[in-house]
Amino acid sequence: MENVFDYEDIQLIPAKCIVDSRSECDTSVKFGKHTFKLPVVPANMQTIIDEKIAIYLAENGYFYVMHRFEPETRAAFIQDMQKRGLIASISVGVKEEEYAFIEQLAKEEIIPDYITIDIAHGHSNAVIHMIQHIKKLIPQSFVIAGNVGTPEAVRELENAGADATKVGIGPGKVCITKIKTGFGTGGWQLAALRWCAKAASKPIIADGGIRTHGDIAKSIRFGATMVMIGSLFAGHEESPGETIERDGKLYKEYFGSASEFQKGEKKNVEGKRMHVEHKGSLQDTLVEMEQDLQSSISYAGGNKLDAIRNVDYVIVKNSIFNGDKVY
Ligand SMILES: NC(=O)C1=CN([C@@H]2O[C@H](COP(=O)(O)OP(=O)(O)OC[C@H]3O[C@@H](n4cnc5c(N)ncnc54)[C@H](OP(=O)(O)O)[C@@H]3O)[C@@H](O)[C@H]2O)C=CC1
Ligand SMILES: Nc1nc2c(ncn2[C@@H]2O[C@H](COP(=O)(O)O)[C@@H](O)[C@H]2O)c(=O)[nH]1
Repeated sequence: MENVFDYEDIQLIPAKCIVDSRSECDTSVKFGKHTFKLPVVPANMQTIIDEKIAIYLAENGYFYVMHRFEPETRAAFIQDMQKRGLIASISVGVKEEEYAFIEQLAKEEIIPDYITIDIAHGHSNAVIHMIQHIKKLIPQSFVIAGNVGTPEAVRELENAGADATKVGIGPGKVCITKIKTGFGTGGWQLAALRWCAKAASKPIIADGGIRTHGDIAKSIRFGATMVMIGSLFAGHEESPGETIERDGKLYKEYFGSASEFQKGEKKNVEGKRMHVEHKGSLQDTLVEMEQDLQSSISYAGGNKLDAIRNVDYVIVKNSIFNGDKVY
């Protein structure tokens, strides 16, 4: 493949400003039947989201996807969110018990607004069959399927009935898939996103590898409708997971969904655990993300998110940080 690049290799080129203040720029995005404040969703991982954060995000107009690692709580979670008048957005896997879970939801008329099929290698019959199963029994739910890294996969999942696909195999901060298997989009996630977006006829979620807020704008430029983020959302006051103190500084844990910590056993491990610096409140990060994205829109010469989709760019191989640390 030609022109392989990643986030740090790209700079977007400014266009003439049309706003008097960045506050005029609108970062909202329509995804499915709903419009959200930001084109950003915290990763559906156990150290990133829990029920309390899901409620906070939904109440404040942000998209969320609940993880699938406490499977027995999901039906009650959907009901609780809907009782509050909030969007219900859950994850499922592809094992046999997940088929039964979808049947239970259909039978009891518990209908989530969004269902994310969340497995490592989403270009598979297992995912295609699960999409078809959900669409047959609860066609009202918006189905996100993944993860994939090729245009063929995007087309196949869309043809099976997926309403959106999620792109990213191996670019995650706690991912070791690239090291353990030799496969994935790690190191060229942005180019893979562009490749997939060209083939897509439905929205794409770019998943993994976001290290700065500018990477959100770059994802939008290269075809994402939504951007899924783990590490930048890890370590907040509200984040689930252990807090530790080291040399007088606070850190919180962030572990992969395919790590030994998540699985409880050392089998097919493709994720690791790390500790990230304590970051303060989630709300502050969301506000900063919104402000930075408003600024991106202004540099794109518009006042809406779509302005970013058409800007020119240059490839500046591995050089934009000039050896500086990101922060
Ligand atoms: N985005 C990414 O790069 C990655 C994300 N993850 C995350 O980790 C979590 C666990 O993922 P996953 O292990 O798929 O979920 P599960 O453990 O639920 O596995 C789903 C099913 O797919 C099978 N399976 C898993 N990997 C492969 C593969 N490479 N080829 C064929 N079959 C496979 C499993 O069987 P069996 O285990 O017996 O093979 C199982 O039947 C998810 O949340 C996922 O998003 C994991 C790795 C990469
Ligand atoms: N290969 C693995 N990927 C994983 C695992 N757990 C989660 N993930 C993926 O990472 C992103 C988040 O990436 P980040 O760079 O923003 O931190 C997440 O949404 C998953 O797709 C794992 O154990 N192995």
